[in-house]
Amino acid sequence: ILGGHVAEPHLRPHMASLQLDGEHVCGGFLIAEQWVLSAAHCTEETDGKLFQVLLGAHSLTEPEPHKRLYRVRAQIPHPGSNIHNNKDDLLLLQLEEKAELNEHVQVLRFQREDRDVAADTVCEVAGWGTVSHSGRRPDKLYQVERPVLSRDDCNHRTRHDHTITRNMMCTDSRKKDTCKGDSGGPLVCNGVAEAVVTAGSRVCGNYKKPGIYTRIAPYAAWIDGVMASVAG
Ligand SMILES: CC(C)CC(=O)Nc1cccc(-c2cccc(CN)c2)c1
Repeated sequence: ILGGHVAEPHLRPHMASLQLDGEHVCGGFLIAEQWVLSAAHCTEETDGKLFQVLLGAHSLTEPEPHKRLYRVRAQIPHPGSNIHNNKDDLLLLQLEEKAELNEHVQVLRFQREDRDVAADTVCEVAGWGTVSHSGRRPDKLYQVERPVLSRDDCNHRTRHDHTITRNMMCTDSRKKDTCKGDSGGPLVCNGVAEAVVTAGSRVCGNYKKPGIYTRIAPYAAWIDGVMASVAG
């Protein structure tokens, strides 16, 4: 997160850190007791290995009550996701067991009505992604508030040049933006997860390249289908 600040501890009990060998790779969030939603492109450099999911954390390293690392039983990328574009950039992770819910570990509901969030709505995004242009990785969860940018503005040829589909949305990226390691985290507007951070052009904090997110509502049926199909 660039240009943000350290989050209030444990105000986002739905936040997950997707880790490989103890290292934070991407964000995610709890959508059901045994399911985490994240971004498919986070598996790009995992060489087929399964993530471990850290729940209930504020600091990635310090001992905290209710902080727990869960093994993953299954990782299901959206069938339309691929490494060449940001389309269908969603990943479902089934935990080995149901997460123990408490004040630090909670499910976050996601938007099921397929209607655009109005431009200029101020939403918030949090993550353990890099907090400086030099790529400094934080120990604590950071957050930043960002206004929604209309799809027409985001699709301007000097910005994302008509690559933003109706399954995506954008936020202004002037100075304050998501960055490497924030992918997979939720964009929360009025307390509801509207979208999931995607890497887009993989530049951060440049107002010419607004932050891009995968809207969740268009995928509600896919999410429900996967959760219903994979034996609990
Ligand atoms: C395996 C993955 C971690 C690879 C990856 O995602 N790399 C990467 C590199 C630079 C910027 C970003 C990035 C992420 C989220 C938002 C943005 C821009 N707002 C950039 C992402």
